[in-house]
Amino acid sequence: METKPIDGKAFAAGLRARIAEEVAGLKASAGLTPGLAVVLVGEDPASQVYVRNKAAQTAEAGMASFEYKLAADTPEADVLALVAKLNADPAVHGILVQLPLPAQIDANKVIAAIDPAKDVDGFHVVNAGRLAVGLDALVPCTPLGCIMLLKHHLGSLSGLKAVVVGRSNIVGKPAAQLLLKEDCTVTIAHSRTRDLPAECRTADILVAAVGRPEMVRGDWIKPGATVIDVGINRVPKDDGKTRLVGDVAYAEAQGIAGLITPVPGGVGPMTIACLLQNTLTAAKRQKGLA
Ligand SMILES: NC(=O)C1=CN([C@@H]2O[C@H](COP(=O)(O)OP(=O)(O)OC[C@H]3O[C@@H](n4cnc5c(N)ncnc54)[C@H](OP(=O)(O)O)[C@@H]3O)[C@@H](O)[C@H]2O)C=CC1
Ligand SMILES: Nc1nc(=O)c2c([nH]1)NC[C@@H]1CN(c3ccc(C(=O)N[C@@H](CCC(=O)O)C(=O)O)cc3)C=[N+]21
Repeated sequence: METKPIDGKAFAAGLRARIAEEVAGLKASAGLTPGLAVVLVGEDPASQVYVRNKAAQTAEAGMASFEYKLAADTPEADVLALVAKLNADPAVHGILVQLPLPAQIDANKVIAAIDPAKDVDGFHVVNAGRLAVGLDALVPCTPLGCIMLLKHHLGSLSGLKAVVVGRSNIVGKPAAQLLLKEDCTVTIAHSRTRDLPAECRTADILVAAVGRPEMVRGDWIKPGATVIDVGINRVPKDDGKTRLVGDVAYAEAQGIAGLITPVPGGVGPMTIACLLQNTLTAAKRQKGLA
């Protein structure tokens, strides 16, 4: 069987272009410029790359971008005070606090402090709860991007068997919620799952969000299945540099999977495009335009 790659990079570029058009329209018709604030605490090099990419793509979409880089030893109270300031700022429609946070800061406290209407990560319990009960919510960007790619390539997901490996609040759990909303039959697997390969082999849609390089082997994949690889793992190369690999052994999946997202160029670019989409949605809702 021929395995086709899912081009998340191209799909994300198209989505960003549609968002830019809508932003231009909102500026002209309502004088509204959506604004996204990104807070980075500490010097984590990978996080700095994401923050830089996000800022550039936010500006390209015609949105206002506000960046806050705080020292790694910033006290929790200072981060909470910044969040309160951003909550009150009418030019800021979306707030993202980059995770993970340094050990002295309780991430749950910081997330709880964000106005749910500005929570473009969709991590606040209000948004997680709204998603769980089927109300309009700001939905976590990475799972939202996964569902967009799946619907674009498969059409209806109704009745398909989905297995999500990973149960984090950021990826696994909301991905499972969204697949359920699309009428999939959903299994959530994790580190205590018995016979993970056998569970994975039942999946028409296999979502890997584990953070273990190439853990999902070729023979864990049902022939013809659609594989969504969320993992972003940096592994050393022979020349001393590093390269990115996903949670799925991409080469082994060739000839078995029907469709698969590559790493890089799959889910990652969709995450940023969906962040811009959520910022646009949040801005419109705050202005009573959606
Ligand atoms: N592409 C993108 O835009 C994004 C990519 N990522 C990437 O996705 C991956 C997952 O991220 P995140 O959800 O935040 O990670 P977490 O570390 O929060 O969660 C990992 C999950 O994987 C499970 N797990 C760990 N080891 C195994 C194992 N051996 N077998 C089965 N399950 C296992 C854990 O199970 P348990 O709960 O039992 O411990 C946990 O539920 C990472 O590589 C991350 O970098 C993350 C966000 C965005
Ligand atoms: N509050 C918060 N929200 C997040 O959404 C969040 C976070 N914290 N912490 C870190 C993770 C990780 N994450 C990624 C986003 C984009 C790419 C991305 O653009 N990847 C590209 C390029 C990667 C590269 O080449 O460096 C790709 O996969 O093709 C990857 C990973 C968001 N996260």
